[in-house]
Amino acid sequence: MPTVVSVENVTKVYDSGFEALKGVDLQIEEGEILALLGPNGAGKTTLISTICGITTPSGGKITVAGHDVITDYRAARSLIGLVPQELSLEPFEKVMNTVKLSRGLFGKPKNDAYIEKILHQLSLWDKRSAKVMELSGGMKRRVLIAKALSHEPRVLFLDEPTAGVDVELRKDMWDVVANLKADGVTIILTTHYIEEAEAIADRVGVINQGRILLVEPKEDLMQRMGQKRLTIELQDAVANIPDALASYDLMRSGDGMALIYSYETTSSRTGITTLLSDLQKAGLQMKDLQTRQSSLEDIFVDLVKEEA
Ligand SMILES: Nc1ncnc2c1ncn2[C@@H]1O[C@H](COP(=O)(O)OP(=O)(O)OP(=O)(O)O)[C@@H](O)[C@H]1O
Repeated sequence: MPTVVSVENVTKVYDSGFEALKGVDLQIEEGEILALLGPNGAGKTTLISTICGITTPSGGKITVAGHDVITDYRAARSLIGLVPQELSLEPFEKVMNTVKLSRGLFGKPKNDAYIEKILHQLSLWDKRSAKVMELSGGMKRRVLIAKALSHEPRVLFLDEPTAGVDVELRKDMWDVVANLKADGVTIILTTHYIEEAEAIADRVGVINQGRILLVEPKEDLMQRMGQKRLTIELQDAVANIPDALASYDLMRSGDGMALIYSYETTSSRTGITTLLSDLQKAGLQMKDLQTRQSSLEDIFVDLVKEEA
């Protein structure tokens, strides 16, 4: 996949002296959905703002489809749509008009068929004549997306698109994103919801304290760092882990009714078969077994913990 957005060694020091980005490198591929995960204050919004030309980087280089975001600002900006975190809309304007207005601001010629298409895509067509103030919060968020798409950008940034929306609407939003991807739009979204990254991203980037810790295909990340946990429920509680099982690094549940074994999903030998036979030899009776794959959430917490 060709690179559409290239971020090289970008730094940002705010006037206060705070270093929000500490040498970020990021290559965003054409047509992908990249989720940027990070705790509050990690630098996600700052990074997006520097790519969109809202904030000037203190150092480094950013290009969008080869256009430098500083020296070739207009060309770069015309390829980008940005859906900001905060709802910033004209309350008295009608939905259709506010979207058309956004297109006009980019100096694009009128294209009613295109506007109609995005309003349909975002399920806003029926609301086209409603005033923005009459819409629900979720609908307003859709209007923000429609505005961001009004000038036919190739790259769409969504800063926390589902913050404060209910579960139902969050799923709708994921469908919207999937449709845009099918249309060839590259999508970068920041999120606090790990399940969101897990559900819709092709690649996941983790950012913390102004540094990118990793960017990887979601599946690779889960496989590389994922561990499975096997919980062995016992017939009778054990006070200690028997010496014969010491090599397995087992954990004992608080009540002693279960032993927990962690293993790498990628290794060819999990060690489960020998563990179960050693368990029997040690005289422990098994009641039940459960396995659990670690989620992106576990991986994220581990990564950020390591960094601290
Ligand atoms: N204009 C500013 N002046 C000084 N510091 C700022 C400014 N804007 C942001 N910061 C600081 O830079 C850091 C990164 O902020 P940023 O908004 O990029 O984080 P974020 O990852 O988007 O966080 P959140 O998840 O809370 O939106 C924070 O510590 C923030 O306080």
